[in-house]
Amino acid sequence: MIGLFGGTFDPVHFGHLRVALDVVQHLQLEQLRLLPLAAAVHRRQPQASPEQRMAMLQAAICDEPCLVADDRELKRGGPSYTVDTLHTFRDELGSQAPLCLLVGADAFESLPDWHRPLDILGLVHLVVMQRPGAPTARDPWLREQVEQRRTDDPAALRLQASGLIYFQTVTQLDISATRIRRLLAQGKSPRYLLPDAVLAMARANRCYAV
Ligand SMILES: Nc1ncnc2c1ncn2[C@@H]1O[C@H](COP(=O)(O)OP(=O)(O)OP(=O)(O)O)[C@@H](O)[C@H]1O
Ligand SMILES: O=C(O)c1ccc[n+]([C@@H]2O[C@H](COP(=O)([O-])O)[C@@H](O)[C@H]2O)c1
Repeated sequence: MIGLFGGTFDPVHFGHLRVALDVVQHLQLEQLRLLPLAAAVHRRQPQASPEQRMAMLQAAICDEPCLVADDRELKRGGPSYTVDTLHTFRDELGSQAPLCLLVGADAFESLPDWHRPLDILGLVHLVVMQRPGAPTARDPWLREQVEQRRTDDPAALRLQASGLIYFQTVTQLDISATRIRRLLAQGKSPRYLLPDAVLAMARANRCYAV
């Protein structure tokens, strides 16, 4: 079973990387694809270019074979609707292969505002990476989806192609790309919040300098 993890990755940091590995190991994924978005449909546009974000991501995961950078959203260009991306995976893998989409708890809470959220649930399982005991699904539609689709058995994710929601508690690292960009813009060091190779690339290319 493979997993998909989309993000702005502006830049990728240890918060993304550690939870990615947590899920790979817990669900025994053969591979996890990390997909940098081209144009955000829901937030400010990334500061670093698509090429820079992709290069930083590749540098971050080059020695971890189960993590693979996937540039299909960057190549497609335009607004990166997740549902469009998932259709391209279904075209490649067929309708029967189990497929998991990883989302952070904050991204999951905003799912009702995404483009075609019900279609998304028909295309993949959702793996929600959360804090222990955190409240989930404040939105009534989302709460209903969780009631209908939740499984606590990871083995169930392999028995059908899509449609389930699984909550996984992951390592809590209070790291955000926003903070890293801010530190760099202030001339301060974000070292130890992200891989050294990523930081070196961000500095060399002045991705976040003011
Ligand atoms: N520290 C973290 N721990 C767990 N999940 C995270 C963490 N940071 C980001 N994520 C999740 O990774 C995905 C991609 O996040 P994104 O690339 O926007 O990073 P970010 O650090 O939240 O960026 P920004 O600060 O620019 O909003 C989202 O689903 C988000 O919830
Ligand atoms: O398709 C949508 O409507 C949609 C709306 C909001 C977020 N997403 C996706 O959710 C992922 C996490 O987004 P972000 O902002 O936390 O980096 C990323 O892959 C986005 O493309 C997708």
